[in-house]
Amino acid sequence: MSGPINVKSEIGKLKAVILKRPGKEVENITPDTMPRLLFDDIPYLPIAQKEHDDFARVLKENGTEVLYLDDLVAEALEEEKVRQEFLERMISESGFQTGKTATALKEYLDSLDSLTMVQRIMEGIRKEDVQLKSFDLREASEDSDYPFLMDPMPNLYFTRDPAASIGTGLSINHMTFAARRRESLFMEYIIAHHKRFANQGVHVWRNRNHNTRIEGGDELVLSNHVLAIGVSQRTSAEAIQDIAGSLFENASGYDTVIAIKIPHNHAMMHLDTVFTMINYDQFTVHPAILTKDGQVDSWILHPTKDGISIEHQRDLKQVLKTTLNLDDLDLIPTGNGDPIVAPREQWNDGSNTLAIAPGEVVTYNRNYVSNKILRKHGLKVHEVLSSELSRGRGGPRCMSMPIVREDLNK
Ligand SMILES: NC(=O)NCCC[C@H](N)C(=O)O
Repeated sequence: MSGPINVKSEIGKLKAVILKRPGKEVENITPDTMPRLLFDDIPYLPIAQKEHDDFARVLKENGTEVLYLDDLVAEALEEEKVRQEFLERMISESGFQTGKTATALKEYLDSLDSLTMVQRIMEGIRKEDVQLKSFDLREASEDSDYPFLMDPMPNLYFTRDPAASIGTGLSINHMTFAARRRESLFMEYIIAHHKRFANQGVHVWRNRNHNTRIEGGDELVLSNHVLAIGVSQRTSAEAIQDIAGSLFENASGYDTVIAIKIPHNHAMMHLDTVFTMINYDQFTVHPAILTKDGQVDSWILHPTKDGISIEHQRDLKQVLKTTLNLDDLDLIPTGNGDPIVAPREQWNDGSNTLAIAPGEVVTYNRNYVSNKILRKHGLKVHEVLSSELSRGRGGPRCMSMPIVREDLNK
Protein backbone atom coordinates (compact mmCIF):
# COMPACT_ATOMS: atom_id res chain seq x y z
CA MET A 1 0.00 0.00 0.00
CA SER A 2 1.43 3.36 -0.95
CA GLY A 3 1.02 6.46 1.22
CA PRO A 4 -1.31 9.30 0.23
CA ILE A 5 1.34 10.67 -2.12
CA ASN A 6 3.40 8.43 -4.35
CA VAL A 7 4.71 9.89 -7.58
CA LYS A 8 8.04 8.43 -8.61
CA SER A 9 7.73 9.02 -12.34
CA GLU A 10 5.92 11.04 -14.99
CA ILE A 11 4.54 7.91 -16.61
CA GLY A 12 3.53 5.27 -14.04
CA LYS A 13 -0.16 4.35 -14.27
CA LEU A 14 -2.07 7.33 -12.90
CA LYS A 15 -4.09 6.19 -9.88
CA ALA A 16 -5.22 9.45 -8.24
CA VAL A 17 -5.25 13.06 -9.33
CA ILE A 18 -6.47 16.45 -8.09
CA LEU A 19 -8.45 18.56 -10.59
CA LYS A 20 -10.40 21.81 -10.31
CA ARG A 21 -13.47 22.16 -12.48
CA PRO A 22 -13.49 25.74 -13.85
CA GLY A 23 -16.12 27.76 -12.02
CA LYS A 24 -17.42 31.31 -11.84
CA GLU A 25 -13.88 32.62 -11.25
CA VAL A 26 -13.43 32.30 -15.01
CA GLU A 27 -16.42 34.58 -15.61
CA ASN A 28 -14.88 37.19 -13.35
CA ILE A 29 -12.13 37.93 -15.89
CA THR A 30 -12.61 41.14 -17.90
CA PRO A 31 -10.55 42.52 -20.80
CA ASP A 32 -8.92 44.95 -18.35
CA THR A 33 -7.89 42.27 -15.89
CA MET A 34 -6.98 39.58 -18.44
CA PRO A 35 -3.21 40.27 -18.58
CA ARG A 36 -2.87 40.55 -14.81
CA LEU A 37 -4.89 37.36 -14.30
CA LEU A 38 -2.67 35.58 -16.85
CA PHE A 39 -5.36 34.85 -19.44
CA ASP A 40 -5.19 35.64 -23.16
CA ASP A 41 -8.93 35.54 -23.66
CA ILE A 42 -12.11 34.89 -21.69
CA PRO A 43 -13.28 31.27 -21.84
CA TYR A 44 -16.99 30.55 -22.37
CA LEU A 45 -17.65 28.87 -19.04
CA PRO A 46 -20.39 26.31 -19.90
CA ILE A 47 -18.24 24.92 -22.71
CA ALA A 48 -15.06 25.05 -20.61
CA GLN A 49 -16.89 23.01 -17.96
CA LYS A 50 -18.11 20.53 -20.55
CA GLU A 51 -14.55 20.14 -21.82
CA HIS A 52 -13.21 19.73 -18.31
CA ASP A 53 -15.83 17.07 -17.55
CA ASP A 54 -14.72 15.29 -20.72
CA PHE A 55 -11.12 15.35 -19.41
CA ALA A 56 -12.23 13.98 -16.02
CA ARG A 57 -14.29 11.28 -17.75
CA VAL A 58 -11.30 10.06 -19.77
CA LEU A 59 -9.20 9.87 -16.61
CA LYS A 60 -11.90 7.99 -14.66
CA GLU A 61 -12.57 5.57 -17.51
CA ASN A 62 -8.89 4.74 -17.46
CA GLY A 63 -8.78 3.88 -13.77
CA THR A 64 -7.83 7.21 -12.19
CA GLU A 65 -9.50 8.42 -9.02
CA VAL A 66 -10.44 12.06 -9.58
CA LEU A 67 -10.52 14.36 -6.54
CA TYR A 68 -11.67 17.94 -6.77
CA LEU A 69 -9.72 20.75 -5.14
CA ASP A 70 -12.70 22.63 -3.69
CA ASP A 71 -14.10 19.46 -2.05
CA LEU A 72 -10.72 18.64 -0.52
CA VAL A 73 -10.29 22.13 0.91
CA ALA A 74 -13.80 22.14 2.38
CA GLU A 75 -13.19 18.71 3.95
CA ALA A 76 -9.87 19.92 5.38
CA LEU A 77 -11.68 22.74 7.20
CA GLU A 78 -13.92 20.50 9.29
CA GLU A 79 -12.41 21.61 12.59
CA GLU A 80 -13.69 25.05 13.58
CA LYS A 81 -10.27 26.30 14.71
CA VAL A 82 -8.73 25.34 11.37
CA ARG A 83 -11.57 26.96 9.42
CA GLN A 84 -11.16 30.24 11.32
CA GLU A 85 -7.40 30.25 10.90
CA PHE A 86 -7.73 29.50 7.17
CA LEU A 87 -10.23 32.33 6.70
CA GLU A 88 -8.02 34.83 8.50
CA ARG A 89 -4.97 33.85 6.49
CA MET A 90 -6.82 33.92 3.17
CA ILE A 91 -8.31 37.34 3.89
CA SER A 92 -4.95 38.62 5.05
CA GLU A 93 -3.19 37.29 1.92
CA SER A 94 -5.91 38.99 -0.12
CA GLY A 95 -4.69 42.32 1.27
CA PHE A 96 -6.80 42.87 4.38
CA GLN A 97 -4.83 42.18 7.54
CA THR A 98 -7.08 44.10 9.93
CA GLY A 99 -9.77 46.76 9.79
CA LYS A 100 -13.42 47.05 8.86
CA THR A 101 -13.12 45.34 5.50
CA ALA A 102 -11.26 42.36 6.94
CA THR A 103 -13.93 42.00 9.62
CA ALA A 104 -16.80 42.32 7.12
CA LEU A 105 -15.21 39.78 4.76
CA LYS A 106 -14.74 37.35 7.62
CA GLU A 107 -18.34 37.78 8.79
CA TYR A 108 -19.67 37.20 5.29
CA LEU A 109 -17.53 34.17 4.47
CA ASP A 110 -17.98 32.64 7.90
CA SER A 111 -21.77 32.70 7.43
CA LEU A 112 -21.45 30.15 4.58
CA ASP A 113 -21.01 26.38 4.73
CA SER A 114 -17.40 25.37 4.06
CA LEU A 115 -17.80 24.25 0.43
CA THR A 116 -19.73 27.40 -0.54
CA MET A 117 -17.21 29.51 1.36
CA VAL A 118 -14.27 27.94 -0.47
CA GLN A 119 -15.98 28.32 -3.84
CA ARG A 120 -16.86 31.97 -3.14
CA ILE A 121 -13.22 32.68 -2.25
CA MET A 122 -12.12 31.03 -5.49
CA GLU A 123 -14.68 32.98 -7.55
CA GLY A 124 -13.75 36.37 -6.07
CA ILE A 125 -15.71 38.58 -3.68
CA ARG A 126 -17.29 41.79 -4.93
CA LYS A 127 -17.85 44.82 -2.72
CA GLU A 128 -21.62 44.37 -2.92
CA ASP A 129 -21.35 40.80 -1.58
CA VAL A 130 -20.29 42.13 1.80
CA GLN A 131 -22.21 44.22 4.34
CA LEU A 132 -19.89 47.17 4.74
CA LYS A 133 -21.42 50.02 6.72
CA SER A 134 -18.46 52.22 5.85
CA PHE A 135 -15.34 51.57 3.81
CA ASP A 136 -11.79 51.83 4.96
CA LEU A 137 -10.05 54.78 3.30
CA ARG A 138 -8.31 52.52 0.81
CA GLU A 139 -11.50 51.19 -0.81
CA ALA A 140 -13.20 54.57 -0.53
CA SER A 141 -10.39 56.44 -2.26
CA GLU A 142 -7.80 54.37 -4.13
CA ASP A 143 -9.86 51.34 -5.15
CA SER A 144 -13.23 53.06 -5.52
CA ASP A 145 -13.92 51.86 -9.09
CA TYR A 146 -12.59 48.36 -8.68
CA PRO A 147 -15.47 45.91 -8.12
CA PHE A 148 -13.61 43.17 -6.24
CA LEU A 149 -12.48 43.09 -2.65
CA MET A 150 -10.93 39.66 -3.15
CA ASP A 151 -9.76 38.92 -6.69
CA PRO A 152 -11.01 35.83 -8.55
CA MET A 153 -8.54 32.96 -9.01
CA PRO A 154 -9.29 31.81 -12.60
CA ASN A 155 -6.02 29.87 -12.92
CA LEU A 156 -7.07 27.33 -10.29
CA TYR A 157 -8.03 24.79 -12.94
CA PHE A 158 -4.29 24.45 -13.58
CA THR A 159 -3.83 22.37 -10.42
CA ARG A 160 -0.35 21.35 -11.56
CA ASP A 161 1.30 24.57 -10.53
CA PRO A 162 0.65 25.50 -6.88
CA ALA A 163 2.05 22.19 -5.62
CA ALA A 164 3.93 19.24 -7.08
CA SER A 165 4.20 15.65 -5.88
CA ILE A 166 7.76 14.34 -5.76
CA GLY A 167 8.26 10.78 -4.50
CA THR A 168 6.32 10.40 -1.27
CA GLY A 169 6.15 14.14 -0.60
CA LEU A 170 5.55 17.39 -2.38
CA SER A 171 6.55 21.00 -2.83
CA ILE A 172 3.96 23.61 -1.91
CA ASN A 173 4.95 26.51 -4.04
CA HIS A 174 5.63 30.20 -3.69
CA MET A 175 4.16 31.29 -7.03
CA THR A 176 5.60 34.04 -9.22
CA PHE A 177 2.67 36.35 -9.87
CA ALA A 178 0.27 37.84 -7.32
CA ALA A 179 -2.64 36.49 -9.41
CA ARG A 180 -1.70 32.94 -8.39
CA ARG A 181 0.03 33.37 -5.05
CA ARG A 182 -2.95 32.52 -2.82
CA GLU A 183 -3.60 29.28 -4.73
CA SER A 184 -1.00 27.31 -2.81
CA LEU A 185 -2.60 28.17 0.55
CA PHE A 186 -5.38 25.72 -0.39
CA MET A 187 -2.83 22.91 -0.76
CA GLU A 188 -1.14 23.82 2.50
CA TYR A 189 -4.44 23.29 4.34
CA ILE A 190 -5.23 20.06 2.47
CA ILE A 191 -1.87 18.52 3.33
CA ALA A 192 -1.92 19.69 6.95
CA HIS A 193 -5.57 19.00 7.80
CA HIS A 194 -7.36 16.67 5.37
CA LYS A 195 -7.79 13.14 6.82
CA ARG A 196 -6.34 11.59 3.68
CA PHE A 197 -3.02 13.45 4.08
CA ALA A 198 -2.59 14.79 7.63
CA ASN A 199 -0.34 12.77 9.97
CA GLN A 200 0.42 10.24 7.23
CA GLY A 201 4.11 11.06 6.94
CA VAL A 202 3.76 13.24 3.82
CA HIS A 203 6.96 15.25 3.59
CA VAL A 204 6.81 18.84 2.37
CA TRP A 205 10.19 19.16 0.66
CA ARG A 206 9.74 22.90 0.24
CA ASN A 207 6.91 25.01 1.63
CA ARG A 208 5.45 28.25 0.37
CA ASN A 209 7.17 30.47 2.96
CA HIS A 210 9.93 31.58 0.65
CA ASN A 211 10.72 34.59 -1.48
CA THR A 212 12.21 32.60 -4.34
CA ARG A 213 9.66 31.19 -6.75
CA ILE A 214 8.89 27.78 -8.16
CA GLU A 215 5.81 26.37 -9.96
CA GLY A 216 4.74 22.78 -10.55
CA GLY A 217 4.67 23.09 -14.33
CA ASP A 218 8.45 23.29 -14.12
CA GLU A 219 8.84 20.22 -11.88
CA LEU A 220 9.09 16.96 -13.82
CA VAL A 221 9.58 13.65 -12.01
CA LEU A 222 11.67 11.73 -14.53
CA SER A 223 12.33 8.70 -12.33
CA ASN A 224 12.52 7.60 -8.70
CA HIS A 225 15.75 9.57 -8.28
CA VAL A 226 15.90 12.14 -11.11
CA LEU A 227 13.97 15.39 -11.46
CA ALA A 228 14.04 17.95 -14.25
CA ILE A 229 13.15 21.51 -13.25
CA GLY A 230 12.75 24.41 -15.66
CA VAL A 231 14.68 27.64 -15.13
CA SER A 232 11.81 29.65 -16.52
CA GLN A 233 9.60 32.71 -16.32
CA ARG A 234 8.08 31.10 -13.22
CA THR A 235 10.89 29.19 -11.50
CA SER A 236 14.13 30.77 -10.38
CA ALA A 237 17.54 29.13 -10.23
CA GLU A 238 17.73 29.94 -6.49
CA ALA A 239 14.53 28.00 -5.79
CA ILE A 240 15.82 25.01 -7.77
CA GLN A 241 19.05 24.92 -5.79
CA ASP A 242 17.06 25.28 -2.58
CA ILE A 243 14.64 22.41 -3.29
CA ALA A 244 17.53 20.24 -4.54
CA GLY A 245 19.29 20.82 -1.20
CA SER A 246 16.17 19.83 0.70
CA LEU A 247 15.59 16.68 -1.39
CA PHE A 248 19.23 15.64 -1.05
CA GLU A 249 19.28 16.18 2.72
CA ASN A 250 15.92 14.64 3.57
CA ALA A 251 16.15 11.06 2.33
CA SER A 252 13.71 11.77 -0.48
CA GLY A 253 15.35 9.21 -2.76
CA TYR A 254 16.27 12.02 -5.19
CA ASP A 255 19.96 12.47 -5.99
CA THR A 256 19.82 14.22 -9.38
CA VAL A 257 18.18 17.48 -10.42
CA ILE A 258 18.52 18.64 -14.01
CA ALA A 259 17.91 22.39 -14.30
CA ILE A 260 16.90 23.17 -17.89
CA LYS A 261 16.85 26.79 -19.03
CA ILE A 262 13.94 27.66 -21.29
CA PRO A 263 12.88 30.99 -22.85
CA HIS A 264 11.28 33.31 -20.28
CA ASN A 265 7.98 34.20 -21.93
CA HIS A 266 4.24 33.65 -21.55
CA ALA A 267 3.88 31.02 -24.32
CA MET A 268 6.54 28.84 -22.69
CA MET A 269 6.00 29.83 -19.07
CA HIS A 270 6.83 26.38 -17.62
CA LEU A 271 9.03 23.48 -18.69
CA ASP A 272 5.93 21.31 -19.25
CA THR A 273 4.71 23.69 -21.96
CA VAL A 274 7.72 22.67 -24.07
CA PHE A 275 8.93 19.31 -22.78
CA THR A 276 7.19 16.28 -21.25
CA MET A 277 8.09 12.65 -20.57
CA ILE A 278 5.55 10.21 -22.03
CA ASN A 279 7.23 6.81 -22.01
CA TYR A 280 10.36 5.16 -20.59
CA ASP A 281 12.37 6.57 -23.48
CA GLN A 282 10.02 9.00 -25.23
CA PHE A 283 9.56 12.74 -24.71
CA THR A 284 7.70 15.58 -26.41
CA VAL A 285 9.79 18.62 -27.10
CA HIS A 286 9.01 21.97 -28.68
CA PRO A 287 11.78 22.55 -31.24
CA ALA A 288 12.09 26.24 -30.24
CA ILE A 289 13.87 25.36 -26.98
CA LEU A 290 16.67 23.53 -28.78
CA THR A 291 19.40 24.74 -31.10
CA LYS A 292 19.54 22.97 -34.48
CA ASP A 293 21.93 20.38 -33.04
CA GLY A 294 19.72 19.67 -30.01
CA GLN A 295 21.45 21.86 -27.44
CA VAL A 296 19.85 23.59 -24.46
CA ASP A 297 21.61 24.98 -21.38
CA SER A 298 21.23 22.45 -18.59
CA TRP A 299 22.91 21.99 -15.22
CA ILE A 300 23.04 18.68 -13.37
CA LEU A 301 22.94 18.94 -9.58
CA HIS A 302 24.11 16.11 -7.31
CA PRO A 303 24.65 15.93 -3.56
CA THR A 304 28.27 15.94 -2.37
CA LYS A 305 29.78 15.49 1.07
CA ASP A 306 29.74 19.22 1.73
CA GLY A 307 26.99 20.56 -0.49
CA ILE A 308 25.86 20.30 -4.11
CA SER A 309 27.89 19.80 -7.27
CA ILE A 310 26.77 21.60 -10.43
CA GLU A 311 27.80 20.44 -13.88
CA HIS A 312 26.95 22.38 -17.06
CA GLN A 313 25.79 20.31 -20.08
CA ARG A 314 24.16 21.31 -23.37
CA ASP A 315 23.21 18.12 -25.21
CA LEU A 316 19.67 17.32 -24.01
CA LYS A 317 19.62 13.79 -25.44
CA GLN A 318 22.94 12.95 -23.82
CA VAL A 319 21.87 14.44 -20.48
CA LEU A 320 18.70 12.32 -20.46
CA LYS A 321 20.51 9.18 -21.60
CA THR A 322 23.14 9.52 -18.87
CA THR A 323 20.85 10.46 -15.99
CA LEU A 324 18.11 7.96 -16.88
CA ASN A 325 20.50 5.22 -17.92
CA LEU A 326 19.02 4.81 -21.42
CA ASP A 327 20.75 3.54 -24.55
CA ASP A 328 18.67 5.70 -26.82
CA LEU A 329 15.60 7.87 -26.72
CA ASP A 330 12.96 9.40 -28.92
CA LEU A 331 12.43 13.17 -28.77
CA ILE A 332 9.14 13.81 -30.56
CA PRO A 333 8.85 17.37 -31.91
CA THR A 334 5.63 19.32 -31.32
CA GLY A 335 3.75 19.90 -34.60
CA ASN A 336 6.22 17.57 -36.30
CA GLY A 337 8.77 20.39 -36.12
CA ASP A 338 7.05 22.41 -38.86
CA PRO A 339 7.90 26.15 -38.51
CA ILE A 340 4.22 27.18 -38.54
CA VAL A 341 2.49 24.17 -37.00
CA ALA A 342 4.91 23.73 -34.09
CA PRO A 343 4.49 27.24 -32.60
CA ARG A 344 0.73 27.20 -33.32
CA GLU A 345 0.14 23.88 -31.61
CA GLN A 346 2.56 24.68 -28.77
CA TRP A 347 0.59 27.90 -28.11
CA ASN A 348 -2.45 25.67 -27.61
CA ASP A 349 -0.55 23.25 -25.39
CA GLY A 350 0.52 20.74 -28.03
CA SER A 351 3.60 19.87 -25.94
CA ASN A 352 1.67 19.71 -22.67
CA THR A 353 1.01 16.01 -22.69
CA LEU A 354 -0.23 14.09 -19.65
CA ALA A 355 0.98 10.49 -19.45
CA ILE A 356 -1.54 8.21 -17.73
CA ALA A 357 0.60 5.09 -18.22
CA PRO A 358 3.87 4.36 -20.04
CA GLY A 359 3.24 5.22 -23.69
CA GLU A 360 -0.36 6.32 -23.07
CA VAL A 361 -1.23 10.01 -23.03
CA VAL A 362 -4.05 12.56 -22.82
CA THR A 363 -3.85 15.51 -25.23
CA TYR A 364 -6.05 18.30 -26.63
CA ASN A 365 -7.88 17.28 -29.82
CA ARG A 366 -7.09 20.63 -31.49
CA ASN A 367 -3.40 19.68 -31.82
CA TYR A 368 -4.05 17.15 -34.55
CA VAL A 369 -0.61 17.32 -36.15
CA SER A 370 1.14 16.62 -32.84
CA ASN A 371 -1.40 13.89 -32.03
CA LYS A 372 -0.79 12.22 -35.37
CA ILE A 373 2.96 12.16 -34.87
CA LEU A 374 2.57 10.82 -31.33
CA ARG A 375 0.54 7.91 -32.74
CA LYS A 376 3.13 7.40 -35.45
CA HIS A 377 5.73 7.01 -32.72
CA GLY A 378 3.61 4.25 -31.16
CA LEU A 379 1.81 6.14 -28.40
CA LYS A 380 -1.77 5.54 -27.38
CA VAL A 381 -3.44 8.96 -27.50
CA HIS A 382 -6.69 9.93 -25.75
CA GLU A 383 -7.88 13.23 -27.21
CA VAL A 384 -10.03 15.58 -25.12
CA LEU A 385 -12.08 18.63 -26.12
CA SER A 386 -10.15 21.89 -26.07
CA SER A 387 -11.73 25.04 -27.54
CA GLU A 388 -12.23 26.99 -24.31
CA LEU A 389 -9.86 25.44 -21.76
CA SER A 390 -6.84 26.32 -23.89
CA ARG A 391 -7.61 30.05 -23.62
CA GLY A 392 -5.97 29.90 -20.19
CA ARG A 393 -2.71 28.65 -21.81
CA GLY A 394 -2.51 25.22 -20.24
CA GLY A 395 -3.20 21.66 -21.33
CA PRO A 396 -3.82 18.23 -19.79
CA ARG A 397 -0.58 18.16 -17.77
CA CYS A 398 -1.20 21.66 -16.39
CA MET A 399 -4.78 20.74 -15.46
CA SER A 400 -3.82 17.77 -13.30
CA MET A 401 -1.92 17.26 -10.08
CA PRO A 402 -1.09 13.56 -9.79
CA ILE A 403 -0.88 12.34 -6.21
CA VAL A 404 -0.56 8.60 -6.83
CA ARG A 405 1.09 6.77 -9.70
CA GLU A 406 1.93 3.10 -9.81
CA ASP A 407 5.65 2.47 -9.37
CA LEU A 408 7.46 1.34 -12.51
CA ASN A 409 9.00 -2.12 -12.68
CA LYS A 410 12.14 -1.04 -14.43
N1 LIG B 1 1.88 24.06 -16.05
C1 LIG B 1 1.38 25.03 -16.82
O1 LIG B 1 1.98 25.37 -17.83
N2 LIG B 1 0.28 25.65 -16.42
C2 LIG B 1 -0.43 26.62 -17.19
C3 LIG B 1 -0.73 27.84 -16.40
C4 LIG B 1 -1.47 28.88 -17.21
C5 LIG B 1 -1.84 30.10 -16.39
N3 LIG B 1 -2.69 30.97 -17.15
C6 LIG B 1 -0.61 30.85 -15.95
O2 LIG B 1 -0.19 31.76 -16.68
O3 LIG B 1 -0.09 30.58 -14.88
